[in-house]
Amino acid sequence: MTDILSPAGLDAVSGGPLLGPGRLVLVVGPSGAGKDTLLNGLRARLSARQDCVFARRLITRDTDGETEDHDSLGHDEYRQLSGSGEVALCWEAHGHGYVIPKSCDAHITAGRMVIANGSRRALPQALAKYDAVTVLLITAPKDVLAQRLAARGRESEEEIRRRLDRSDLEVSGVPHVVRIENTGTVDQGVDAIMAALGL
Ligand SMILES: Nc1ncnc2c1ncn2[C@@H]1O[C@H](COP(=O)(O)OP(=O)(O)O)[C@@H](O)[C@H]1O
Ligand SMILES: O=P(O)(O)OC[C@H]1O[C@H](OP(=O)(O)OP(=O)(O)O)[C@H](O)[C@@H]1O
Repeated sequence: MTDILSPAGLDAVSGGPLLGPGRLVLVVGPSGAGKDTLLNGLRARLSARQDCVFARRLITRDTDGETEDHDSLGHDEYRQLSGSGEVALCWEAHGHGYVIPKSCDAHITAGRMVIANGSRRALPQALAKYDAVTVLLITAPKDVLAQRLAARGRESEEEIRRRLDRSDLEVSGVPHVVRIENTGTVDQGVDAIMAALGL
C-alpha cells in the first residue's frame, strides 16, 4: 500500500539541491474527507515519537476549537509572509491563505518526518522543494463528503457547495499517491495511514 514518491529530476527543475534528509508527509484530499480527524488520531498514536513532527498551520481564519488546532493570521500578514518566502510551504484556497511554517524545514534538515495537512494544488511546489515527499490522498464518496461537511457546521451552505465543487480536483504533477478511502471508522483510517507510512 505504501508508495513513497521519489521526485527524480526535480532538483534540476528547481535549480538546486532538494531539502532533506527528512520526509515531508502531506495529507491531502477533498473537504470533509477527514484529513484533520485522521491527523488528530495519528498524532495521538505517535505522541511518543520524537522523530515525527506535526506541522501547526497558520490560516487566515479564526480558530474554531474543533478539528484543527492552528494559528491565525490576517490576510495582510499572509501576503507579507508568503511574499518574503519565510515559509516551508504556502498556498491559497477557499478564500484563505495557508502557511506551513518555516520551522518545519529545520525538522526536515534534522532528518525528522514532518506531517502536515496539505493542498492538492500545492503538491508540485512541495515536490520541487523537498527530497522525500509522501502524499496521502484521503477520500470519501461525494454524498458522504456533503453529509460530513453539513454535520461539521463550520461553513455556510454556499461555502460547502464550493468545497464540493472542488472535491474532484486531480492531484497534478504527482507520479504516485497513496489513496486512503476514509469510509470506515476513524481508527481504521488511522491504521491505513500508519501502514502507508510503515509505522
Ligand atoms: N471515518 C469517519 N467516520 C465518520 N465521520 C468522520 C470520519 N472521519 C471524519 N469524520 C467527520 O467528518 C467531518 C469532516 O472531517 P474533517 O476531519 O474536518 O475533514 P477535512 O479536514 O478533510 O475537511 C468531521 O465532522 C468529522 O468528525
Ligand atoms: O487544494 P485542495 O486540495 O482543495 O486544498 C485546499 C485547502 O483545503 C483544505 O483546507 P481546510 O482545512 O481549510 O479545509 P477543509 O477542512 O474543508 O478540507 C486543505 O487543507 C487545503 O488547505
